[in-house]
Amino acid sequence: MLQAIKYSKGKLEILDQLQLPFIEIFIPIRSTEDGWHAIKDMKVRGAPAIAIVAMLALASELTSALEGSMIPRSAEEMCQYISTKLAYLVTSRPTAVNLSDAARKLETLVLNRAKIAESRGSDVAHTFIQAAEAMLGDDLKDNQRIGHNGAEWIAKYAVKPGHSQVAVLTHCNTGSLATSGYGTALGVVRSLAANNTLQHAYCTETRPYNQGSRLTAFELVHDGIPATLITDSMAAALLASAEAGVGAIIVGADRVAANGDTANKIGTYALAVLAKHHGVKFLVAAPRTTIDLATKSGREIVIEQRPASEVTSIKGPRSDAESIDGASIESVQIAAPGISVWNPAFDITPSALIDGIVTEVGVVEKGAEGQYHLDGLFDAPSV
Ligand SMILES: CSC[C@H]1O[C@H](OP(=O)(O)O)[C@H](O)[C@@H]1O
Repeated sequence: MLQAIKYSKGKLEILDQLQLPFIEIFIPIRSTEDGWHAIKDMKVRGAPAIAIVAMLALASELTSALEGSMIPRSAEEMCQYISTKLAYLVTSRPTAVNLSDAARKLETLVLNRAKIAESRGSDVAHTFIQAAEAMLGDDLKDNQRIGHNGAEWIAKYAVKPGHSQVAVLTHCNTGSLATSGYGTALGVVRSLAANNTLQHAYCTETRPYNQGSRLTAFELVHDGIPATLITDSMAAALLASAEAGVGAIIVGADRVAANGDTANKIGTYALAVLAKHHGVKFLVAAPRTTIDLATKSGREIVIEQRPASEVTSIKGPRSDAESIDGASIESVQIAAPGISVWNPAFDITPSALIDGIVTEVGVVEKGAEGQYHLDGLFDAPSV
């Protein structure tokens, strides 16, 4: 399985996703500063992956400090050290809730550990490291369950009568390159393919970072899943095409508000409007770590604004390059110099346009009154 994150006993490496799909290179993350910059620069991206890399970056830093016995000796001082580092890490990208959710949970864990009599700084550090390491396996299990639950729902509600397969469209990258493995929305595509329910997968290029053409296409080709890349502007024509027969759109999420409004990659809202117009099911796939009950609606979600250069330039290997390496990758300008640019990384899809929210504990649909009730998800035991 494709991996964006490699970690073993305090040694963290990430696949530099700015180089994909042309160059597969893992780079070391040795500190929280390395982690912050890798997330900010989107060398690693994807709501779950961001949280995991941030926590493991701090775990790696603590592991090195423990080996060098360079850590605060008292439990209280260690808690303060960890809290300061977590507060720094969460400033890297604001929209995805997974990072701040993980920071809050692990900070609570270490504060509780420090309350045990005779605790030392090293005891608190080990507690943090173990919890951070557990995130990798937990996320993978969640994704496999999301895949199963989403594929089951699509087979039941999006496959036309008399058919056994369905074509689906996905946006951005929500696969192994956005998580610890398998993926969320792309995990559902993987499960549909494994169940022989997938007729065809369509992926949008997802301008301007091109998560679709660079990352999702890379994953679908890697897995041998029948897939076609379209530009973002082709989505309406695709949904209007009886030949394509798209029956469902499945996307990921960066933050799902308590009422089901969802922040996701820019362009998601447009796809939800198209789905409603064409009578196509629209699903959001996300682990419960992406659901933020403290945020009441999409209006409260901060949307990250990214640099203009991501819109006005594009990177790739030179067409005359005999071999593809770092030297052959060039950036070219594709917009008129002097034009101003608006580059929000995400948009908000109102819950009214979402037919279901696929999680590791099941698919939530709106109640009879047309509202989502997501708090019940947290009473459910993790299956
Ligand atoms: C399972 S990834 C969720 C989410 O993250 C992506 O954003 P980015 O590539 O900017 O980190 C995209 O919105 C995915 O749907």
